[in-house]
Amino acid sequence: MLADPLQACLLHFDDETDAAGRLAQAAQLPAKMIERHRFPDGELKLRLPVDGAGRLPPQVVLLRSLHDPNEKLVELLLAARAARTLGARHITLVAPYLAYMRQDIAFAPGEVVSQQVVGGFLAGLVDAVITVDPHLHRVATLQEAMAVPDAIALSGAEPLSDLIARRRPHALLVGPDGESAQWIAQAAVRHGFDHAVCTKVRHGDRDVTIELPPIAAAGRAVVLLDDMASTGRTLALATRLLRAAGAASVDVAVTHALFAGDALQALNDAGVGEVWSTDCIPHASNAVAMAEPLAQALRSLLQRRGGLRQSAPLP
Ligand SMILES: O=P(O)(O)OC[C@H]1O[C@@H](O)[C@H](O)[C@@H]1O
Repeated sequence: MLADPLQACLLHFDDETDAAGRLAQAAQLPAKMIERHRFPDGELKLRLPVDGAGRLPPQVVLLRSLHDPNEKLVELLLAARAARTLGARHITLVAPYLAYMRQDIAFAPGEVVSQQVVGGFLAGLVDAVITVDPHLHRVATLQEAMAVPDAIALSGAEPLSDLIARRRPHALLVGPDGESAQWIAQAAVRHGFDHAVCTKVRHGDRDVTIELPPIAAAGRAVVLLDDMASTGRTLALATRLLRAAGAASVDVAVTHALFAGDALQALNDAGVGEVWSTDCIPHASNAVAMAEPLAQALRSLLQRRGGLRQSAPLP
C-alpha cells in the first residue's frame, strides 16, 4: 500500500477483517485492526493501532456495520473518544448497516425514540457517516436522524437491480410495503422492470398483514425487493400471497441480511426460491458487493476534508 497523501487510515475490529480488507483496497487506504480484550466481567478493553509516536493520522475511518448493535455502540464510544485524544481530527463512521433507525416515533407514551437517541449519540462521536439504505420512514434525510456535517446514504437498490437483471431479466419487482416504494422505484427504472408495491400493517414483531396490489402476477417470475429482512415474516407472507396469485417463482433481494432466528426457514416454508443480499451484513446470501460504492463515497469525502485541512483547520 502506498503512503496515503490524505493521511488517513481505516480502523476495524477483528470480526470485520474481510470487509475491511475489501473496503481498504477499494479506497486505497491502509487498514489497521483495533485489538479487543473482554474482561471476565464482560467489560471491554480496546487498543488502537497508533504509530511509533503513539499517534493516529488526522483522518480516521471507523468501519462498523451495526447489526447486533448493542455492544458495538460501546465499542464505538470507546474507540472514537480515544481516537480524538490520539490525534484524529476528523472521524468518519462507515456503517454499512445503521441500527436503531426503525424506532423513529413514540407509538405509546414513554416509548423511547431510539433513532433520535442513537443518531444523536453517534453524531456526538464522529464528524461524518456513510451508510447504505438507512431505514428512514417518517424522517426524510439521514441528516435529520444523525446531525453530522456529512451524512451520506447510499443505496443497494441499483446494484441489486443489476443482479436481478442478470438472474431474472423479465422479473416483476414487488415491494412488500409502502416503505419499500423508494427502493422499488429506483431498481425498476434502472432496467425497466414492471413493478408494484403491497400494503402492509404490522401488528407485532412476527405478525403482519399484507394486501397485494392489483397486478397480474400469474405466470410471472416475481422478485420481492426490500431494504431488510429481519424476522422474514414480511417477505414470507408476501411470498405466500404471490404464490397463491399464481406467480411462477418468487425470489427475494434485500440490502440488509439481518435474518434473525428462523427467518430463512420462514422464507423457505413460504416457497421463496433464491435469496440475494448485499454484503452490508455478512451472510451466506451475499451476492452484491458494496465495497466499490462505499469506497467512492469515502474517497471523495476524505479528499474534500483533506482539501479543507490544507486551507482551514478541521472542526
Ligand atoms: O418482517 P421483518 O423481516 O421482521 O421486518 C422487515 C420489514 O420491516 C420493515 O421495517 C422493513 O422495511 C421490512 O419491510
